[in-house]
Amino acid sequence: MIAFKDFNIGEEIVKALSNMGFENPTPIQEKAIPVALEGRDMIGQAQTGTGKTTAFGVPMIEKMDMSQSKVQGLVIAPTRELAIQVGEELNRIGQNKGVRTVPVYGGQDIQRQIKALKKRPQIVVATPGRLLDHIRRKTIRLDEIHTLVLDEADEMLNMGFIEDIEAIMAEIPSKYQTLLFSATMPKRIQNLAERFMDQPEVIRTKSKQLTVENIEQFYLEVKEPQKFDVLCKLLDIESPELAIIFGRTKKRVDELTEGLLKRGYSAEGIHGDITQAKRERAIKRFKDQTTDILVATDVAARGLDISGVTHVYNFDLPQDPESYVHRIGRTGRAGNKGQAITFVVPREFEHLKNIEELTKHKMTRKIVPSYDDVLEGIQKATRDELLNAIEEQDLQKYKRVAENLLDEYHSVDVVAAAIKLLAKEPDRTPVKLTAVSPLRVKKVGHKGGKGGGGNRNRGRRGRQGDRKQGGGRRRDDRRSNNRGQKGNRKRRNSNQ
Ligand SMILES: Nc1ncnc2c1ncn2[C@@H]1O[C@H](COP(=O)(O)OP(=O)(O)OP(=O)(O)O)[C@@H](O)[C@H]1O
Ligand SMILES: [Mg+2]
Repeated sequence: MIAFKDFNIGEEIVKALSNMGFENPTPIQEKAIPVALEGRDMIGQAQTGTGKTTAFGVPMIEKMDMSQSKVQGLVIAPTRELAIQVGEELNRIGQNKGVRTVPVYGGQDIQRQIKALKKRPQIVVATPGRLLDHIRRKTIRLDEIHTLVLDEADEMLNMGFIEDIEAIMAEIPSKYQTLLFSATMPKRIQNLAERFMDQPEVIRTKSKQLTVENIEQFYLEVKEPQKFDVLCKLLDIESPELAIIFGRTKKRVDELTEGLLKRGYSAEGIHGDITQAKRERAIKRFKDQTTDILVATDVAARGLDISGVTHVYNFDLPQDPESYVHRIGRTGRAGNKGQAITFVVPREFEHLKNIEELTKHKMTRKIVPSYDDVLEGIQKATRDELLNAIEEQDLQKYKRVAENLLDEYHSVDVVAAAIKLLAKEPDRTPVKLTAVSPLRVKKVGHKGGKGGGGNRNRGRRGRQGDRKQGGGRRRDDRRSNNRGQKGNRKRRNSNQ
């Protein structure tokens, strides 16, 4: 087995990785780090939660010239939370070398970011819109960039984002190395990417399946009006440590969160219309397990690395099969186990098939649980709590009362009464969500690459065929790019 010290990288980085608890590289790191160190352009595809951040972080940080005081590395990520998270990880990897990374994203006070950029970090991690804003204000200069990373590259190159990315690339005057990473890389996006890369090495880890084996995948056929009650039943039975529930729209996420709160669950929602401060607070509370359930649109589907997420529920099917891969990948990370449960209304089975075709994995059917199943689940959870107390708590003070009780009553009756009192009865407060119509299957003329899903170009401008060769690095493309970008971005994110 190879160790990080076997790579051609500085001692400070090896030490930092060791501080982070990383001794041996994951398969994608083992393959990608040497190629990226050679300075070649690269497309790296590996399953969710397998360490892609470090796979690009290590070579990038290795190449930072500490005698230089300009931004040398740029990472672009599709969401704000991901930009923050990647920034934190790069700061950890660079901690001993003195490499500083600053995140720059929408929704945060721009003056604060300008101040941070003035302190000359070596690396900037940004969301596209805010980065363009800084470029226009001339509060960031990209003339010394030698490494550009697109994390979640396929998402970044999807139609709503490509013009932003091209506008950013056009701002980098020097020759630079481009690294693209994602757990999914539809063929059409790979082709598109290769056009503005220099003979990229394509690195994939060997797995046949697109999803990791340690995620158990289930589907459940359920009619729209029953979804919420079924979800609550599952939550009661499975009592997840941390769960993420994905809904299709912002309104759906709001309604779901409210419904769960009404029924006594500890839940918080995030989506694109929630203020950034609130979004960050929600993630923080979820990370430190103050909140058990995060309800989210696809804004939380990609890249987020939160340990302790045991369950992912697709309350609504995702629009693209790729999105399914990323959503369920919020669990089962870094070798941990997880469960993914997907609700399908009867008219959506074709989408389920598309997903299975992409992931090369068959989901297991789960039956809607009965009321008795729920009671059993709740009692089991209560039993576990009791066992925990027996093993871990000091019960000395309670033993006298216990002995007295047992002198008078049958032991089974005493324990049964204790369980009854401790067990949370299922909460049946009525909750009604606005119905969401089933996903439509939109036939497209051509099969878009491996996944071949029916509706993958939904709502996006079908313009990629028009793109000129190598257009990404041409300055003269910029104006028109900028003009198009706002409307596009809005369209792309309007549901998230
Ligand atoms: N070499 C390593 N040894 C042990 N743990 C690691 C190693 N590399 C990364 N990890 C851990 O694995 C987890 C997943 O890493 P990361 O977020 O980079 O995955 P990813 O491949 O980018 O996933 P996604 O496709 O969801 O973005 C993190 O918690 C990270 O700390
Ligand atoms: Mg990632």
